[in-house]
Amino acid sequence: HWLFSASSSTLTHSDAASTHGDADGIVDVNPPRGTRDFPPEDMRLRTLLFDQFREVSHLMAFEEVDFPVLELEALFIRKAGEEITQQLYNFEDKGGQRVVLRPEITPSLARLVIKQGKSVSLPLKWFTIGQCWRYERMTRGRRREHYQWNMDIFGVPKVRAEAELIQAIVLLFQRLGIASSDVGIRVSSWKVLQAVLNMYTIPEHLFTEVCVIVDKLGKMTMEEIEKELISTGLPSEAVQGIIDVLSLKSLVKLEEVLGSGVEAVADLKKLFSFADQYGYADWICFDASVVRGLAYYTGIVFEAFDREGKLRAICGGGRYDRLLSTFGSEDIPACGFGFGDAVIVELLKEKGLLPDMSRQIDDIVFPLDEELEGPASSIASSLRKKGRSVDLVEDKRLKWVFKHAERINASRLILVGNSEWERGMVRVKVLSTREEFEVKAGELE
Ligand SMILES: CC(=O)Nc1cnc2ccccc2c1
Repeated sequence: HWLFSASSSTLTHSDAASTHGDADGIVDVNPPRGTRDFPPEDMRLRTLLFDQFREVSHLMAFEEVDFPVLELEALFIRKAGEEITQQLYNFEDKGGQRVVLRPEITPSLARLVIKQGKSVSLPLKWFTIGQCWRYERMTRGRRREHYQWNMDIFGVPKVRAEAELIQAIVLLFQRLGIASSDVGIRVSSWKVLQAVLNMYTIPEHLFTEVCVIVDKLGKMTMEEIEKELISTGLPSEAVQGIIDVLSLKSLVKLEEVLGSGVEAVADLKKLFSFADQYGYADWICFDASVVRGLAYYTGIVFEAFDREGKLRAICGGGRYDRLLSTFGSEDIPACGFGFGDAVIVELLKEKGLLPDMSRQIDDIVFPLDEELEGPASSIASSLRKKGRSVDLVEDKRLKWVFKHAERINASRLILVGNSEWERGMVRVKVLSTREEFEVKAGELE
């Protein structure tokens, strides 16, 4: 679908436009390709969603952190051919530095953990909501930016950390009114693939390449995957073995194929037993085809999906115990997830769960005559100091003011009129009960 139509709003010709506009003087009112504006109604929905992200993060005792959207390009250069590193929004700045608009959050988190080094005590539980960028050929008309909620735990080597992160995801869905009948969370482990490749004594350097291919599962058919795997030079029985294992949806069968005592199976069994304790067992299922296209995962991986299969992954994450050493630091066990702001909104629309986005203002203060604009301002100011939201309206007909009061769901209309003001009074209309009374201006609250 085309993301934004040409702007319908017409700009009046002004000399400013002629200096900034193009030939016919009108500046392009659309934001750059693949990016979005957030006019008030869209911003209310985004704020509502981000407030939920923050509340869940607080429920899980995570601390908020933030980073520049601009990062050094070197932070994201990785050898495996992941899609995310092939679409870097990169450039050279005026100082000759190779920089990027970050495509993901995790490397920045790792950079800050390393920078904080000895001064922080583990475990660290950090979250952030940040804009991420990719430079896509516009042939696909996809967005080039989105906002991502990230939650990451540093310093917990055991599966308990993944269990905590999955609870955060389930809490978020429940708070938005989404049930386990709408959404599931596929869980697997990078170690499953590792165990299969070890069964066929595949060299380690092929792992990341195989991971990137296998991540295309769901976007490509099995035979296309098979062809790509064969093209990496894997022996055909290894390719068959990978395909067979990736199609598994049962832990029991996985154990039969991989044998007992395999770490992958032990980790997953522990996670599923935690799920019972947390009470979210009906949300998760084992699915060996989950590999998440990021080469730095080293353990359990998971992604949330809509059970109708109409949408792309809603969120995803996993364990990445060896990311810090790729930046030259000693490793700290880590796991986390990213939750984008786009698919979740599509899901809410699908389920008819979009929250009510109407405005709500406490009071409208309206002077009935021009010379009462002063008193109206002092009334508005004293109400605001008492914590009431006030829309001070002027130069409008009373008819417009009543319509406006409805539009912004005002609780009260405070009319400042001559006859009342002479007696130090104002007229108050309670819009819900239509009740109307006079009150001393100084006693208004
Ligand atoms: C559905 C959607 O907007 N996806 C999206 C949009 N922009 C991105 C930018 C960077 C990385 C991933 C991204 C993913």
